[in-house]
Amino acid sequence: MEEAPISDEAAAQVGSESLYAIQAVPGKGISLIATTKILKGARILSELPIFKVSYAESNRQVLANHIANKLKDLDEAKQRGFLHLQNVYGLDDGLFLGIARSNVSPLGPGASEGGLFLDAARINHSCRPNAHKSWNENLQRLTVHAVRDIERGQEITISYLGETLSYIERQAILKQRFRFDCGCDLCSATQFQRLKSDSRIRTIQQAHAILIWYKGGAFMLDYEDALTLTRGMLTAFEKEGACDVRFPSVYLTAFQVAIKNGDTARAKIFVERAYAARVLVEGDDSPEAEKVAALVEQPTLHPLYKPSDDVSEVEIPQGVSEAEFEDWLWQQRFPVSEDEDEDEDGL
Ligand SMILES: C[S@@+](CC[C@H](N)C(=O)[O-])C[C@H]1O[C@@H](n2cnc3c(N)ncnc32)[C@H](O)[C@@H]1O
Repeated sequence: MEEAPISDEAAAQVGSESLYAIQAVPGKGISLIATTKILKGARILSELPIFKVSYAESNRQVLANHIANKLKDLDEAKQRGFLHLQNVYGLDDGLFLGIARSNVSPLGPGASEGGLFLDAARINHSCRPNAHKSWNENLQRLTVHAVRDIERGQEITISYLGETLSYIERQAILKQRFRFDCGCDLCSATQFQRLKSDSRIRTIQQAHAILIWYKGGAFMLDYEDALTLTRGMLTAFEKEGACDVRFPSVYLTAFQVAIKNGDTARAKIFVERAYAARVLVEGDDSPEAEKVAALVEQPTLHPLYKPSDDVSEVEIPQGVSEAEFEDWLWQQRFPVSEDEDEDEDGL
């Protein structure tokens, strides 16, 4: 499926102050609720941290003192905002540390620092979220974008999990790290639907692991098989309704597979899709979007690029149907069969 670029209407919502209200939601504490229809791709919020903390500091007393000092410098409204946040860790390490541990967000994947964001801290989790949060190093702000249209009155949700996990794995991590039992629409589906979802998730996990080895140089697949596996991941994500940051990542993987094989024609198409999907979930000012934009300009700059005589003359087919084009793009050897479970659960 090709990602549509962000619409003009969604872009017009960027920077708007009035897209959400902070309200109580039964059984989930306080949450962000859309006050207007929010279009896919719109920036819902862009927030500065009230303070940052280093993950390298393991001494709890030092951390608690650090937070106390930061709080002293804040105005009264922010201090009150902080003290009203949820504390799921109790008072063993003191109130300040309990609140900070419950609400600090990492400043990027694998970051050594986290930040406390008063509004974003109120966004609840869903395993099938309608929004995506990311730290924008260029802006020094946390941004949240709608990954699907969100109706007025609907709760805005993000995923607290950085990877694609099965039901049991998700529940275990959410319980351990955030102390709640997830009852999102994916987790409260029927057991039959959950088993189907878990089976798709296993497919995604296995494909992801194999493709990491493949990109690292293990010769366990040929080019066509690697593309077929990547397309399988994309299809499984679509069936899971996972239209978040995993989409640009899969298109970037498809790009890497194509460029590793010297197939610049397909690589160019995949990287354009990766860019459009990345802009949708993070905006065109995110560092990751800028990195992908550079590859759109010059795909062969990627370190995996290997020129190849076999594919250097590949021609992009013209005047074919969308399905034929997709089969050409993914080098599909066999027609993709209609999946029998397509309309059953919509999860
Ligand atoms: C960062 S806070 C989110 C805001 C929080 N609801 C509040 O009242 O401040 C994370 C906490 O919110 C609650 N929460 C988030 N997502 C939830 C969900 N899907 N189901 C139930 N509780 C949830 C849990 O208590 C979790 O530890």
